[in-house]
Amino acid sequence: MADEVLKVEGLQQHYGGSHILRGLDFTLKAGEVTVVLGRNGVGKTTLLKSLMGVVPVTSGRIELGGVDVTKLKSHERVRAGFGYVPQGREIFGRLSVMENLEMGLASKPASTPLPGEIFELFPVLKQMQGRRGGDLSGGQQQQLAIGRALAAGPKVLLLDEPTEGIQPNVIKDIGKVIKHLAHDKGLAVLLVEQFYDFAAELADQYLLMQRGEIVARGRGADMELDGVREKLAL
Ligand SMILES: Nc1ncnc2c1ncn2[C@@H]1O[C@H](COP(=O)(O)OP(=O)(O)OP(=O)(O)O)[C@@H](O)[C@H]1O
Repeated sequence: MADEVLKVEGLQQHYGGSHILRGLDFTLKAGEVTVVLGRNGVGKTTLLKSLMGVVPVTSGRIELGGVDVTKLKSHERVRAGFGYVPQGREIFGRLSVMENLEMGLASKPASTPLPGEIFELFPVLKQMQGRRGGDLSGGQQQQLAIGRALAAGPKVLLLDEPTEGIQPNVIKDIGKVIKHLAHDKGLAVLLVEQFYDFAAELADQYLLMQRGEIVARGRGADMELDGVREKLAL
């Protein structure tokens, strides 16, 4: 289907002798938020790292916008349309807010401007553009990490636990931005999330992982009916 931006087939990953991802198949559609749920250690972060080329996969195929990116380097995947917000944010503490955002343009030709939209979404980043990344609060750093991931104009945005260690009011703002990016801007969003209520509020599609496999999936609106909350607690 034309609106399937990301197609993942038979994805397997090992860390040494440990088999972490055990044959994942899923697709992401433009304009939708897909939430990946699962307990600690099931392989959610490894999935995002595998999509980004941060860790090598053992087998399987990753197709982004019709292009096979499985063998590409991370910066080439950014060029192909991935934006990545890693767990823990990974802000450069000694660089300014502006310099952190410009890091998101590394895969683009020199002098490519930052999309003005970043400052519309996160006005606080404009106010604080000269400040050091390390001086920002956790919530502001998360907004900076999302802004940096948007700098190169991604088609698919990967977010790894953006609510971790963040104040409830900022969590709300981040939720609104994620919805807006998918529903109004047409991005395909893949959100790894531990916090069930936040995930359920945002999900158009959900994928539930256990031990490196997708054990349940469906529409976000059916999460409660499908008993995802209970399955997560198992
Ligand atoms: N660099 C690594 N080397 C070896 N094993 C690893 C490495 N990183 C993760 N693992 C193992 O891979 C498994 C999956 O880890 P992963 O971080 O992907 O889980 P997760 O679902 O994202 O959990 P969390 O929510 O805690 O981040 C775990 O058993 C973990 O111990």
